[in-house]
Amino acid sequence: MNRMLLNGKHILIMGVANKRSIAWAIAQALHREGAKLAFTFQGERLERSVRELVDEHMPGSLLVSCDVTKDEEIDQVFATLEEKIGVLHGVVHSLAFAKTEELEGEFINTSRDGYLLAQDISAYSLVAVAKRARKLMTEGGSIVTMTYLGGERVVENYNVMGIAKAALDMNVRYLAKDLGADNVRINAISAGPIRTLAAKGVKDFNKILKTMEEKAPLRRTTDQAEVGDTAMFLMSHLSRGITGEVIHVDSGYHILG
Ligand SMILES: CCCCCCc1ccc(Oc2ccc(Oc3cccc(O)n3)cc2)c(O)c1
Repeated sequence: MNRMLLNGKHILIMGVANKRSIAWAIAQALHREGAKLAFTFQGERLERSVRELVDEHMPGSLLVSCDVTKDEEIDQVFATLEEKIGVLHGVVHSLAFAKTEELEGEFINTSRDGYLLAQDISAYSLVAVAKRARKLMTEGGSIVTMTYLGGERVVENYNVMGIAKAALDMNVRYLAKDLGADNVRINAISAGPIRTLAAKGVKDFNKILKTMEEKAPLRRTTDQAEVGDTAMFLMSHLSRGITGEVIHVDSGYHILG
């Protein structure tokens, strides 16, 4: 049996919606390497599908509901983790939201409340989660979040979510500075477009998939499993010298003008 890289590590996964979620692929990769997982999901609507997935593949895992726009719910998640698990070694933050009507057309038409909502859920929530996670990461730790190229360059229709991802990427760098002294690392994975439930919210998503197959250096789209493997690397000892970084898992697409 090859030595597993995450034996005995307790890791929280935030953002599983269904079996196509990037968060689910990450959970599978971490579980394969021996990690003990806990999950948060948002809203009763998703509870059943997340519980079915978890009970089938990782029975006994802790499952907690969490709406990241509510500090008291984030507090409750970490109070539960402290009581049930004690020490935390990792957090996967794989959640975001923007109103669909603001993920198409001209960015200039973004509403104030739509802009703030995207920032709140997709960017600020990482700060709120990191603040609470640090307290349980008494043996050091690793935090991973999901970002996208549209936060570095203009990608048609990505609009207000691009602004949120730009903020998320800078959150990673400023948080890396604060958390390094506690031996807590924080990094982002910038994944190429993947057909998930969330991707349905972005107009002309299929067009960009086709462009990737034609133009990306590796001439193919990105899949959840390769993102899962990179997240496992970032959770493990192998990435001990990496923090404040954005790793592109996108077939090299981001290098193109
Ligand atoms: C035009 C850009 C095509 C590539 C987009 C790749 C991508 C796909 C999905 C991504 O994640 C979300 C998450 C929530 C989100 O907001 C949504 C999703 C579904 C419904 C809804 O009302 N909002 C939009 C994208 C993401 O950040 C990036």
